Amino acid sequence: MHGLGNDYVYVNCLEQKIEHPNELSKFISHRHFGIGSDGLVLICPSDRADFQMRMFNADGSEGNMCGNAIRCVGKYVYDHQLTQKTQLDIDTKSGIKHLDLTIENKKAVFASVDMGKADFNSKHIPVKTPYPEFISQPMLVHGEVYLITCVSMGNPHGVIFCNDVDHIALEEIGPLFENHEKFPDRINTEFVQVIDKKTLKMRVWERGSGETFACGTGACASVAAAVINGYCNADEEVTVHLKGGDLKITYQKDQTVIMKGPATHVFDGVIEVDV
Ligand SMILES: N[C@H](CCC[C@H](N)C(=O)O)C(=O)O
Repeated sequence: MHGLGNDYVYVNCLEQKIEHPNELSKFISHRHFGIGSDGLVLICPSDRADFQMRMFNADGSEGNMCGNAIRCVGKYVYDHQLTQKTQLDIDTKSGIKHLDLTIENKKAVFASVDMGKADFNSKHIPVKTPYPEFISQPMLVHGEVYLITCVSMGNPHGVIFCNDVDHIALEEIGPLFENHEKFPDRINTEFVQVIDKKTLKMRVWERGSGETFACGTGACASVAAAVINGYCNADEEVTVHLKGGDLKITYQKDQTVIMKGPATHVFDGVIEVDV
């Protein structure tokens, strides 16, 4: 399944356990020697929510939260009749998230997700700085000064506003930010062009997966950063244009972020691997 082209292989782990998910993700994500995906998502039982989601990037690293994947988890459990509920709580490494599914022809096609609060506290991101927050701060990367706003959506993000997002050399500078010594846990980096007060255009270099067609937590981080930097308004829905399509994001005055977007099935299969 995918969320706007941010594709993962989803494994139903309600009755089976994957022993080496990090290794499995590296293997199946490979576009030529595996299935080809941005990573792996496990749908597991939970004793504190309806289900648990664990997500792994293409490099095998485990992420704390994935916005596009959680919409697809909701789709999976509804479409496979593992639940009849259209309001679901999904446990993640960054806490329990609440989903509202939209059903069409007995299939979940869209979800609104309470993504929790955007967190600008430097220690929680984390970003190495003496400042309590890292908002529109300069970083010298590859000979150029970038103003970056760091925010956590349960996973770390660095948001950089620019004039022409289409011509950013993402392959070149994405890894330099991802692996910069300022970010002890690495970082997802979003380059954002402000179209108007209710419209952003975003590209992303994801920690552990590289450039993806969309990033749900990244879109949330971008709108939160846009509000903090005065480009957008709190409590107003912002359309975020991504390579794979649009997400609708609202950053509320209490810093809670609501994300709305599609979830799309591609194919079902059986994976037999010796990992
Ligand atoms: N690469 C991210 C996880 C996936 C996030 C993204 N695909 C989303 O939709 O939020 C990380 O390591 O924090």
